[in-house]
Amino acid sequence: MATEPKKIIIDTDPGVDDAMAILLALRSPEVEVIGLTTIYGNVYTTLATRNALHLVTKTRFSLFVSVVFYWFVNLEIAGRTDIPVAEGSHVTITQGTKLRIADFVHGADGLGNQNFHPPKGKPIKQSAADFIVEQANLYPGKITVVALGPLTNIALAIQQDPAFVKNIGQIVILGGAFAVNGNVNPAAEANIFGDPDAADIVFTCGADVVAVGINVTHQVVMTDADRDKLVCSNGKYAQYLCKILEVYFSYHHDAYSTKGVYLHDPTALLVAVNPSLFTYMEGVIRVQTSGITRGLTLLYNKQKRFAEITEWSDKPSVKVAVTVDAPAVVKLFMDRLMDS
Ligand SMILES: O=c1[nH]cnc2c1ncn2[C@@H]1O[C@H](CO)[C@@H](O)[C@H]1O
Repeated sequence: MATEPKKIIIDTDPGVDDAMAILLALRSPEVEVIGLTTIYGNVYTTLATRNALHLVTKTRFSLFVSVVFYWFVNLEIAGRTDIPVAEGSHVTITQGTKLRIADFVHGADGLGNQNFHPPKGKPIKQSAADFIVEQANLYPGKITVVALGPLTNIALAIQQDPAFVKNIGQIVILGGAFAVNGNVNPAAEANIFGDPDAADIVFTCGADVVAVGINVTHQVVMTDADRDKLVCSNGKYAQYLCKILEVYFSYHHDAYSTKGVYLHDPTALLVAVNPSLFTYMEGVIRVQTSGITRGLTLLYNKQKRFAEITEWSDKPSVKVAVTVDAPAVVKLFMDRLMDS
């Protein structure tokens, strides 16, 4: 008997690699995207919502213009108006308004400075946290949240509903830098740095949590040659991605001197699609919430019993990805987008 696709909610701050992950999810029969929730990070939340709607729906044009220009401007990205988009928090869990926005990685519009037309769709009335809580209640144990940005919405869901931790199936987190340098500064990875207090709440909440840090995603590189292959393919999503990739590629060339880009968000998405592409270890993660190492993720691997009670004692364990079959991840990503 065919297994039912896993229901996933993607919490996202699109974002070029978010766009990659969302389109990959839509091409993955193992999962069913039941909603997108938005958050600040790569862009502010308002723009994240607009970009999420742009990715799943159509742009605002008259039928006539759409028909005439369809092939030139590729108006329709996914045409999935059935997927609800719920807008998330505009501030951190501590009501902080000084947000770190990574537009220099993704372009001012978050999607490679393409300045797409406004999307036709509208977000639903529910907030991101309300939507996540509602779905977890509707399908206890069956929903996976794939969190691709700062963790504010997920922390709000935890605070809002005492049953959420029990009801949510799994939370896959793209975030953290486990025993390696961060990408905001030597201590912190961008998503955790975005809301360290929220991250600490989520990592210690007791749900089934899997963290995929940049120690893993930095092994997964889409090369310039891969990009050329996408350009040459007829895949609809491949063609779309090639349009938005330029800024992301040039940022990586400048910042890392790599001949390619890191596939952060698509890699994390694939934990929900095919967890066997990774190996994991278990331990307790705490997040530094102040000082010069704010946003640092520190995993206690339980190999030593400390004499004293520590801030890690009696906290629930989570899974952390430690290795990845990087060639298989890149191949799956390429194949599914070229065949779209
Ligand atoms: O150098 C960077 N600074 C800030 N954000 C980044 C950088 N590189 C990638 N990302 C974004 O943050 C997440 C991974 O940490 C990814 O979602 C990526 O889009």
